[in-house]
Amino acid sequence: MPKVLISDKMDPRAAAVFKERGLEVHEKPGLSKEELIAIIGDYDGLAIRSATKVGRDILNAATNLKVVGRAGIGVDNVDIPAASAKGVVVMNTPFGNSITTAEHAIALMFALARDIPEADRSTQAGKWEKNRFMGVEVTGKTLGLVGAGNIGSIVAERAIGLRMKVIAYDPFLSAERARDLGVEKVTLEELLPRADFITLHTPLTDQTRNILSRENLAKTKKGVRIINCARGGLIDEAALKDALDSGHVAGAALDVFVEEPAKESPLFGTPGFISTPHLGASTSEAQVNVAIQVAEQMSDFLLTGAVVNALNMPSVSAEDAPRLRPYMALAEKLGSLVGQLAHGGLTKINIEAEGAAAELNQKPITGAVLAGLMRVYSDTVNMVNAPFLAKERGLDVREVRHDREGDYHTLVRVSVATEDGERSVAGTLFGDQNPRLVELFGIKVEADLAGPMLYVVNEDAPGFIGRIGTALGDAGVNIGTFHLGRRAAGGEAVLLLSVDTPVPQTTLDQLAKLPGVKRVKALQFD
Ligand SMILES: NC(=O)C1=CN([C@@H]2O[C@H](COP(=O)(O)OP(=O)(O)OC[C@H]3O[C@@H](n4cnc5c(N)ncnc54)[C@H](O)[C@@H]3O)[C@@H](O)[C@H]2O)C=CC1
Ligand SMILES: O=C(O)CCC(=O)C(=O)O
Repeated sequence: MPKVLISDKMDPRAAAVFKERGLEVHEKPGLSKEELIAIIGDYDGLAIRSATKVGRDILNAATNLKVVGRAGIGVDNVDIPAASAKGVVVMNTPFGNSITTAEHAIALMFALARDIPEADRSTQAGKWEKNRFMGVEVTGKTLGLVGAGNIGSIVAERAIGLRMKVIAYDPFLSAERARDLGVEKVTLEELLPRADFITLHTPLTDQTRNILSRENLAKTKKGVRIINCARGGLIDEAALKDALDSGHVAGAALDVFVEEPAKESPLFGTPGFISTPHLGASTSEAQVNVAIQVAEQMSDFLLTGAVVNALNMPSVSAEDAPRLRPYMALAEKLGSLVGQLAHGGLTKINIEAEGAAAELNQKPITGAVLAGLMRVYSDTVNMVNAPFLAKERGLDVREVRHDREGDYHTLVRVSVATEDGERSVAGTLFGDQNPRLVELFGIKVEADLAGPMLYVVNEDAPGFIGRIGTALGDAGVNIGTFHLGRRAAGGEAVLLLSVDTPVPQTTLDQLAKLPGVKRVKALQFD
């Protein structure tokens, strides 16, 4: 039974879902890094929010880990390249807390417009400073949206409902989507001087880091009010402090900081500055949503192989997972066969799906072929990290679909460019379930690739099979199945034998010396 660790404070419904699905779940929020490293090796899944930092050190200790599930959107607390390299799927819940976070941005906008936190402090201090607090209306004002994805779009809808004019900067926002949202698509240069309020809703990337830099803050309209409920690091905090002090920026509300938890900041105490401790997603509704969603996604993955909302792997729906599973087994065997038979130096690989296979999502099949291929070099390779490793090694991977059926109702063919020219192997599913090799380097064979096997290429000649049988018999190796194929009578022939025990090296050397033998290789399949 897969084991899952919940290492951040999460709504109890996450643990309930894991238990209902039959998984073993342990809730241990607030572990130190060292404590997490000490126990993570026991777990197949790790469910987190933003407090747990899943870096290389944690991943190196996570010898059984298959999936990290983020109950939320931002995954900047997970080292995704390191997780991919270790073959760990990283999932998030991209929609569960969007409304809540958008509402927090709107709440902060109103708090800024009417100076609510300071008015509250003053009133509760018994001052009744009615003349001190003069706010601004939002109606008719221009809201500058930086990032118009899930949350930005919801903010835009709400702001339009408040009778604001919304202008949006997002390089990936299409003109059509902008029209549907009722926002004006602008450049950042246009947005900065026009907006009365600016709200940020992008991830933190190399392009968005310091998007409100000192230089850009200077381009904003005097009296602008700024809201950041996305990620610390989008604003130059020192420059913001100066802009607030000078009065150029009338107000700023930050839910997120460069350093979190932000226990101290030069911004604290600055007039016009409001902060919340990364509360954007903190409503009971959002936390229930993301907890249930992450637990369901992780359980589906661990129990059925379904992949939803993964950041480092293609999606596989729960409906497709059972259909894909035998194909992935076939693909992995074909990849492994190619990998074991390659003389090294593979530069190009073509993965073709024909007939029924062509109707399926090809990415998982490709991942499985590459995993089988590269597991020959490293046993830590799996479907998640294989495509990344292939890219790293400069392997040119192509996918081709043929809707037509050939001799088989379904077929997966793997072709590689080798020093000796293109070589291809192909397999089908018998009874839609059982992987079978049906073609090996242009020669028709029919073999189950399983356990220890022996591969021999020879010149077809009488008596050859007898000599192989005798040599294996002398070595005490029992033959399970025997598959023979040849290009033409007397031409090149291929023998593929399943054997009960691996063939000893001395016997392989002996077989290689038999007359007519071109190649002998011991193979191993899971
Ligand atoms: N404060 C909190 O508690 C929460 C914060 N967040 C954060 O909110 C942010 C937005 O989340 P979503 O809307 O769900 O993400 P999303 O991925 O749906 O939208 C992000 C948008 O930013 C745009 N973008 C990317 N690079 C850009 C650039 N250089 N300039 C302008 N726009 C750019 C993208 O095209 C996309 O439309 C994320 O950073 C997320 O981590 C999300 C939930 C809660
Ligand atoms: O889990 C949280 O409270 C933070 C949410 C967040 O920042 C996110 O989903 O990106």
